[in-house]
Amino acid sequence: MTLLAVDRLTKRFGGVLAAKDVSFALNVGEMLAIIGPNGAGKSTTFNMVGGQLRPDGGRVTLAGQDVTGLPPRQVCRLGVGRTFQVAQTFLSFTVLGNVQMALIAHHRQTRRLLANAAAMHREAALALLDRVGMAAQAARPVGELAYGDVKRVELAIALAAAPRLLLMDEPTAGMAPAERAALMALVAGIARQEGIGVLFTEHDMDAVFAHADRILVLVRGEIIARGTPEEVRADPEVQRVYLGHSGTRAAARARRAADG
Ligand SMILES: Nc1ncnc2c1ncn2[C@@H]1O[C@H](COP(=O)(O)OP(=O)(O)OP(=O)(O)O)[C@@H](O)[C@H]1O
Repeated sequence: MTLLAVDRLTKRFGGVLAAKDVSFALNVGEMLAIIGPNGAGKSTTFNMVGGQLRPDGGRVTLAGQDVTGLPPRQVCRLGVGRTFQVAQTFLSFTVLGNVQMALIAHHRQTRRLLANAAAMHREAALALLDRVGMAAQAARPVGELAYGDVKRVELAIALAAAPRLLLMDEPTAGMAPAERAALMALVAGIARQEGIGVLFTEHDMDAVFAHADRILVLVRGEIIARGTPEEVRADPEVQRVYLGHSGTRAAARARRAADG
């Protein structure tokens, strides 16, 4: 079932055509990666879906509803969550406190905050932390955590808004390889089990080829290829302009890992 439909999205910055007639669909529970060289238009496309950028042309439809050009807050209310390259957490708060704050914000209860913030949504927050493997660290300040664990908390915060679609901009940036694989496996499991669609950009080809259901390849604002990891890897044009040898190796590694 189609969750997100992007139809001929176009964005120009002065003389630069950052996105040109970008069209794709994303299904419920699907992991869809957008890859491409620096400056290809990945962030621009992302920001047009999330509402941070207003497109010059084209349309974004979420579960049948036209959300083109709506401000980010409204897009978020309609079920689009987002994690950013730089983790957005309150470092002095505990892990649990951060997720409780996200739940309080989602339920628009900030006015009740002073009275009983510590008790609000405690069980739901713990359940979300359990989901991302962070329940045992609930009482620790986020500022003390390893970077990979901060990313898990960030994922729990995004899930607190009960998104239908999750936008993840380079989710594994700055992480060690083993942490990257674990985070992507976690995200993929949650997406499939809970029917959340995930649109992500990623420079780490191991993460992309191991966990994306489908891949879009963007070059100079245009989609030059799309398909399953196997199809994209085998595409000679993609090999030529983007993946080269490193992509072939990453795809082979991912295939070996998937085969066990
Ligand atoms: N706010 C802006 N003003 C002017 N030009 C911009 C702006 N944002 C992006 N661009 C230009 O649009 C093009 C696409 O940029 P974009 O950031 O979307 O690429 P990207 O694929 O996300 O790159 P990266 O992998 O480096 O993050 C680039 O040429 C970039 O310089």
